[in-house]
Amino acid sequence: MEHPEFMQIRRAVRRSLATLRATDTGDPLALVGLSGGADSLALAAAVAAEAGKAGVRAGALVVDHGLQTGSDRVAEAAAAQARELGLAPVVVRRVEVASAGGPEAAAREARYAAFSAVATEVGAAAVLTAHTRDDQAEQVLLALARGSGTRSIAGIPGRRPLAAGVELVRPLLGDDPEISRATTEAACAELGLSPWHDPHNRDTSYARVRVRETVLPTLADELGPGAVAGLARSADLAREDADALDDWAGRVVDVLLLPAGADRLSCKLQQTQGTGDDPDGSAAQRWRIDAEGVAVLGGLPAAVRQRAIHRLARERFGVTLTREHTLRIAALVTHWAGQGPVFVPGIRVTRAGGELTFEPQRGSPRGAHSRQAAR
Ligand SMILES: Nc1ncnc2c1ncn2[C@@H]1O[C@H](COP(=O)(O)OP(=O)(O)OP(=O)(O)O)[C@@H](O)[C@H]1O
Repeated sequence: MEHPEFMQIRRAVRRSLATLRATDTGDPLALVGLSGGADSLALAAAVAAEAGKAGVRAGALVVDHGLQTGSDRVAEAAAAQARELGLAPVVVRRVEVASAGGPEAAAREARYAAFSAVATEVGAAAVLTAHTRDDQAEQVLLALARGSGTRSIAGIPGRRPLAAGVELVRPLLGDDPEISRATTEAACAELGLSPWHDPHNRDTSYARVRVRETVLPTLADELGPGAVAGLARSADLAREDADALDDWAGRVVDVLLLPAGADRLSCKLQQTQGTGDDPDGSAAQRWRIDAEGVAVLGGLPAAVRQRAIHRLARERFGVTLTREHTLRIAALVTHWAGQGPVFVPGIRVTRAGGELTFEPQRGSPRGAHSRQAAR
């Protein structure tokens, strides 16, 4: 019997599995992140069908967020489907979802922490999730509507490191832009699989659901069916740009962080003893960028300068700057005119005599402005 949609998914999975490398202990183990919905169920079936030929061991991981009554039964039913497909090991992990930051973001954070912990425990090389082109388009549209920069418009990456020796891989976001939610639903129907329908996916109090149910269908009606794929392609292009800018900023930071005297440009970020105590109780360490370093930062394109400042704060102080704070520090670099210090949670930045000094703020919370968990 022909299963065109399932075959399309299998092809994408085959390409992804071929990229997993064997480990010291033999064939790599890939865990499918299985919610029981159509996307991840179709992915699980395709992985089960392709793993043997690809020299990959394939298991599944079901996270029970415990947010609704009966969530344990939903998780067990998904696990049973994974076992029926022949996946092993099949792990069900119950997580505690923090109440802060909205249920969606908190559940995501707990889910990715569980992906990372379980993959490490069982020695998996990869966790595979079933994000589709539609998830990508939703993400891009929401980012554009929020006024986000290139990194957010880049949407959901096809792969990224998850934990030491573990990658997060999204086979359905690969080179084939045509794998949509409709493809995974059709594949489940072809195979006679019964996906679980998450009631949250229809709850229109979530902006994401309104984008899915109303905005994207309207866009496709008005601009043609290629509009959704177009959004997903824009994400890929934005990701290339964002990666290039991040790489550039990373090189700048590496130069700034070179020990004094070791760099030809001599734009150094020097570590000096400060006056107060830092929040950990150890002696405070101030970081000083000399005038030449400030000039280098000032001469960069704004997008690279902002990224470099963001990175310095994260690497040196464990503080994730908001955009507003990043821009305030960038303003000190570029059009300083006797402005006072910039206070951001965790750091105080001053400019004097052309030099910038970063100093930890006593007792202030670190990373108070944590970003939402990486996708
Ligand atoms: N409870 C779960 N247990 C295991 N894997 C899951 C679970 N929920 C989601 N996933 C995996 O993550 C993929 C995306 O899920 P979903 O679209 O619900 O998440 P999202 O919040 O939109 O995206 P993200 O996970 O990137 O935040 C699913 O296709 C599945 O592979």
